[in-house]
Amino acid sequence: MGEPSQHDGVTPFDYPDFVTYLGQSIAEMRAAPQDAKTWLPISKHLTLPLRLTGDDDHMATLRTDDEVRGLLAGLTGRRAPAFAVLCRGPGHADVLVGETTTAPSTGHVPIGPAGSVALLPFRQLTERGLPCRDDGTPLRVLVATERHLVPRAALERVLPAGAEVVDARFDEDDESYAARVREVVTGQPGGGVTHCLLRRGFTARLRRPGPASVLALLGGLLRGERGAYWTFAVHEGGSGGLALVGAPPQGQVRLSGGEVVLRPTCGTYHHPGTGPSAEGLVSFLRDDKEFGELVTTVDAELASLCALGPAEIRVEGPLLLPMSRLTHTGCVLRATGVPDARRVLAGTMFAATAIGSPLTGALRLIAEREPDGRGHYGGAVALLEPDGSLDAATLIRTCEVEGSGRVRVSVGATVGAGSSPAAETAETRVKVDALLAALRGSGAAAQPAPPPRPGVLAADAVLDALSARRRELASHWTHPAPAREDDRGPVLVVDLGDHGAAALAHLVRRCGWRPVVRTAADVAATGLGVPGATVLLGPGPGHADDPALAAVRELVDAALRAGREVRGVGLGFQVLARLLGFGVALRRSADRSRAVPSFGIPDNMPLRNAFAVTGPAPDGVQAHRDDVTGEVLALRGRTAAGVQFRPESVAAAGGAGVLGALLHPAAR
Ligand SMILES: C=C(O[C@@H]1C=C(C(=O)O)C=C[C@H]1O)C(=O)O
Ligand SMILES: NC(=O)CC[C@H](N)C(=O)O
Repeated sequence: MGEPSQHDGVTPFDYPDFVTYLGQSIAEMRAAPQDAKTWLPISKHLTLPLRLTGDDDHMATLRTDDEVRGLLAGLTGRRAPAFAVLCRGPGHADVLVGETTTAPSTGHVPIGPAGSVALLPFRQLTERGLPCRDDGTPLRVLVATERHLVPRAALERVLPAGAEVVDARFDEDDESYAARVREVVTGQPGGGVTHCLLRRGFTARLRRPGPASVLALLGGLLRGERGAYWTFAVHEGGSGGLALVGAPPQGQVRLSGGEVVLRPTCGTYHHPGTGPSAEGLVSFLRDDKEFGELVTTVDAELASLCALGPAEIRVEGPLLLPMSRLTHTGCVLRATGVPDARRVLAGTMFAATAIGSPLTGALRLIAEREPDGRGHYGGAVALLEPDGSLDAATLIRTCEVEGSGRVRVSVGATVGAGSSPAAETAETRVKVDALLAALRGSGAAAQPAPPPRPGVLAADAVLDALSARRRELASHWTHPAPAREDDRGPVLVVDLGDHGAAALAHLVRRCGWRPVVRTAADVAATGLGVPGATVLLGPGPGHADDPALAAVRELVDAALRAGREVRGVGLGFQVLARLLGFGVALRRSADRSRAVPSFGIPDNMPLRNAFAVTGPAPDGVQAHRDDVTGEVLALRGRTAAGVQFRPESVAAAGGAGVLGALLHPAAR
């Protein structure tokens, strides 16, 4: 059984696949701890330290192939216990055995003496009060009483490489999925959803149902897929039990040693038949549509993380995540000061890459445009340890195998304003093909694709393109300054929806102010309390004239008349502008703001608004406009000021400076 949290992989480059960490700068690599046990030569100039923590001490339980064979025979025999095989690093796999139960909510997940594995279905989002179709999929928990560490190499030798999967087909043809994508692309503006992920269902059948085939599918994935955060199988036990088998690229959340780590991923490069090329990777990294998907995904996950109230947060990346046939991009978000595993798990439901942004709007679109519930797709599989630590993977690139042998796979591609329905449809096909080829193993016509050659991933041009993207990210997240000691005063941050204020409030604190976050409903009920506080209206979904915001508008109007300092960002900026006498209309074009030098606002701020502030500036208010569309990007009045873009965004390089200046009364 051993100490569960001591062997959780490779640090500091703790992805299963070391090449992932080519996203680090060479200086950062050199600065890695000196006690590294293994050094991996990547190229002439570059050696990566790979520190395998405690592997030797904890490989203990099983060593020989025969011992592993014996263990697996016990899982597939008559007794058919509930089990999980989790490969979370290159060295070993955790095998947990026990019984399956269900839990009413994330807060009630029981933790077994040897840990628990929870399967969180997508409908669990209802716990956060978010709109999603409740298809009744239960929250299953494998409560483990027995645990083994098994060398991954032994599993690969002992398990069959794949199982026979037949009658494989998409639930709907390419044209029909492409038509749904097109509807989302063209129907978006009024809805204000920048990205949305539409599920596409796929079904197949396992020729020989049962736990032995489930393990054979895992064997296929272990050999045929690579670069996954986890490669895993979980079986609920019994002859008719449900199993999940997958190789998801995204780490949902990890909590260990007081640190929370999220690994949002998005953006997809399909490798050509000959494997990824340096030119292909460079054009993928330079593709603004793909990068835009990544940054909105990171922003959404930062918002969830900030809502947990951590002390410190740091963003690393972007990184390349090369898999067998696809390479994705991702970032790593690290936070300290959030100790409770169940709270962390509940608060980070679920990966933005499987939903879209803003969250509530994207979820509404999903409920409207997807014909049925999602089952586990977009949910998470989580390992909860008796010592309070947690590790979880996002349930994508995963198949659900029913006791009858029916196999369900779900995939999706991120749909945004620039999406081509044909390309997104092709992307869903490639994702399923890669999974299926691996699940079927060598029996299928499709052979594993050639591995990415380290020389390609470490090519100067690729590293340069990664560095260029890294420089576009806001330093207030990538290199946060030490927390300021000074207290410049209270700021009442009003959350106008979608938990959008949490990340903004985090940045307000970094700027030396004392944020107090209240929802629009709180404010409507209790007023703009907090004596002496500057009011900062935050971002949010929807239109500034939304009747739901009537009470907030009235209170802010009165506050302005009384000479109180009011600021606005995103939707909050639009609300403020309306009160001052501007108009608000659907936005015309342009993705990024153009220079607004007189406000000290850097160029290229990310605009993600569907609406724009328009019309002539009322008396006593200065308006700063986009020089092409004339739309208002920033304003300043007597005691009011605001900006359209969101200074807290990971894409807002210089955003902290803008927010600091915005909050300061003297800067008006
Ligand atoms: C949601 C899925 O994949 C996610 C979406 C991606 C994209 O749209 O580029 C890339 C990787 C994943 O984070 C899926 O495979 O179903
Ligand atoms: N960034 C935001 O807060 C978006 C504001 C508003 N919902 C819009 O779509 O324009």
